[in-house]
Amino acid sequence: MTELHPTIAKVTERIVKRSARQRRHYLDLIERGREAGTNRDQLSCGNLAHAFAASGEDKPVIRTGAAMNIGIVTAYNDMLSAHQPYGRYPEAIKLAAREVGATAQVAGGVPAMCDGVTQGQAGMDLSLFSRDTIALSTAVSLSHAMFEGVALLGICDKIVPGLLMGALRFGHLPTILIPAGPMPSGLANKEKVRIRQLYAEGKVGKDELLESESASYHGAGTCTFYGTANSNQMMMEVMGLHMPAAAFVNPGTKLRQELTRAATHRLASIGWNGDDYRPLGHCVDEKAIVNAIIGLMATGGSTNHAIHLPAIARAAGISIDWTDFAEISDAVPLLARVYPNGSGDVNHFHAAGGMSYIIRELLDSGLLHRDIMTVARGDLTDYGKEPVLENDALQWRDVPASRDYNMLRPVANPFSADGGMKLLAGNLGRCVMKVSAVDPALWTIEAPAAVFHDQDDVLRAFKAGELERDVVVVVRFQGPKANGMPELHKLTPALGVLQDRGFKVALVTDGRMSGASGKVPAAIHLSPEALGGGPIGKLRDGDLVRVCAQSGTIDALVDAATWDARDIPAAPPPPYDTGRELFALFRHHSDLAEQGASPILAAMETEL
Ligand SMILES: O=C(O)[C@H](O)[C@@H](O)[C@H](O)[C@H](O)COP(=O)(O)O
Ligand code: SF4
Repeated sequence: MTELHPTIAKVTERIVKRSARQRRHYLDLIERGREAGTNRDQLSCGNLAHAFAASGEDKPVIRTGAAMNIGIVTAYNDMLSAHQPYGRYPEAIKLAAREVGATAQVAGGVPAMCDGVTQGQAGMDLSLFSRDTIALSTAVSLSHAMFEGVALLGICDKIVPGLLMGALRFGHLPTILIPAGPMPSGLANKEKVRIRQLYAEGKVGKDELLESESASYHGAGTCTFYGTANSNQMMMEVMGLHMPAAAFVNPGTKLRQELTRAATHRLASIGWNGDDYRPLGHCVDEKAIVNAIIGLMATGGSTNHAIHLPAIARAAGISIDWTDFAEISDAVPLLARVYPNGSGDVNHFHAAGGMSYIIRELLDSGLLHRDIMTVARGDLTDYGKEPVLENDALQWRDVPASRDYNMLRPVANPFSADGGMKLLAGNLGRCVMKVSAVDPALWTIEAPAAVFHDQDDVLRAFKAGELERDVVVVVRFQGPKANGMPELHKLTPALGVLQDRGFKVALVTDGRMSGASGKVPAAIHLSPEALGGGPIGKLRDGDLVRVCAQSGTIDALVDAATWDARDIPAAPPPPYDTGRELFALFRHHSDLAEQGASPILAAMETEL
């Protein structure tokens, strides 16, 4: 067995030590939950009758309380192409549960926002906090205390983090995430972006742009770029919370159907009364969280997880920070190039060997914790194999080599020696920059700042030709306390045009970018944010700003006396439409991006 890489061991040990008190608090919660929360004796006859009144043919079994009743928490809606297939999952899960003498009921639904629908719109200001709303909705669903197991139906950006944050508070229950898979490949992502840049330059019209977008996003399933949604799927694999390698099998296929059936059967056999009890709160431990960070680095995953993973970890009593991310990034090689880090999409990635290949390669090199509690039969070894149907029966087989060296490489010959997620720090604060999709010649940008308080003003300046130069575009008052920390992905085509024209361009913001953003160097999640006094608020047009991913620094090159004498300008008024005013509570209580930007966890921990 290969020795664990010393950096992985060191960072894991540091996280265990840092988390000891709150993790002990959390594990005590699980123990209490197991004693009190894993049977329905505590419910009154009235409670029980209400719960199984409409359960139809399952009523006799539910009434006895003798078998596992699975609580389904579903994020189904028709807005997310990724979640549209979930409409029929509850029936399939109920059928599969009956096959093994168990039952299933929909415990509740959670809202799910499609960032693709809200990108560049007012709704995007609700995106990050929809994660905590999902966590609260998951808790409401599971608070019915009728369940001995949980099936979570969610895939996209904030939905998996929110479902996990909520379900972890019921961590005494065995829990499986059941994915639905990516849509088949449509128009290539690079071609989609080419048309977008032509539109940004006024060279094609809206009809051609809509035609191109519709050819890319054309059916049911997750979008095929490697953004936050597909990074979620990757993380669930390296944390062992899916059936092995279930992530990237397309919807509507027999293999997908069999994986959903197998997940339900598996859930019924890891319950509290069996000899293979696998509660969620024991599956999600420090090693599983470190595995998720490793997976992000090995595959060039979404920067959004520099915010979501700290929140998921805190919900399990575990504390991680961006220094952990940066040290792991330095030790873990980049093994996959999936758009925006390459030209192929997640379907090509899966066909090349996908997560099975990645996990086996990392395990064989001592770059993943093998000994974690997964939902499968064994440890993480099971996840280094890929699912196939042989005579209609579900099997898992080895993936000995990459089937496409342009997409997937071994640890012995990676695309780059490190994972490409850099921590930058300096007199502007702390932030992250993903460089796996950025030309190394552009990892250091030193240029005059152009300062904005709104991404639409950036686009107006671009269209007016005011940015045709080397420039550090600064967009501030975009943090969680200011306006909910939207993604500023709408800037990507315009900044890409400036870069293609040969200008040295970088973005600096206390906001976020999409996991699908790529080639322009972007120093994001800058903390502390402008609202409340973060130094990004001191920047003025023309200040020289230096962003350097090589040295891990981000500085305003302004003399100290001038800098210290500056004040922070007044913040724009808080958002007030599209329901954004309802989230003022969340903005007021959110904590730092590096801690997860979570109003609900910040409030919860003050009571510990
Ligand atoms: O973090 C992410 O992965 C993004 O939020 C993604 O989910 C979002 O939908 C993008 O906006 C899609 O990309 P386009 O907007 O380029 O279609
Ligand atoms: S990947 Fe993004 S755009 Fe695609 S369905 Fe999910 S949230 Fe929407």
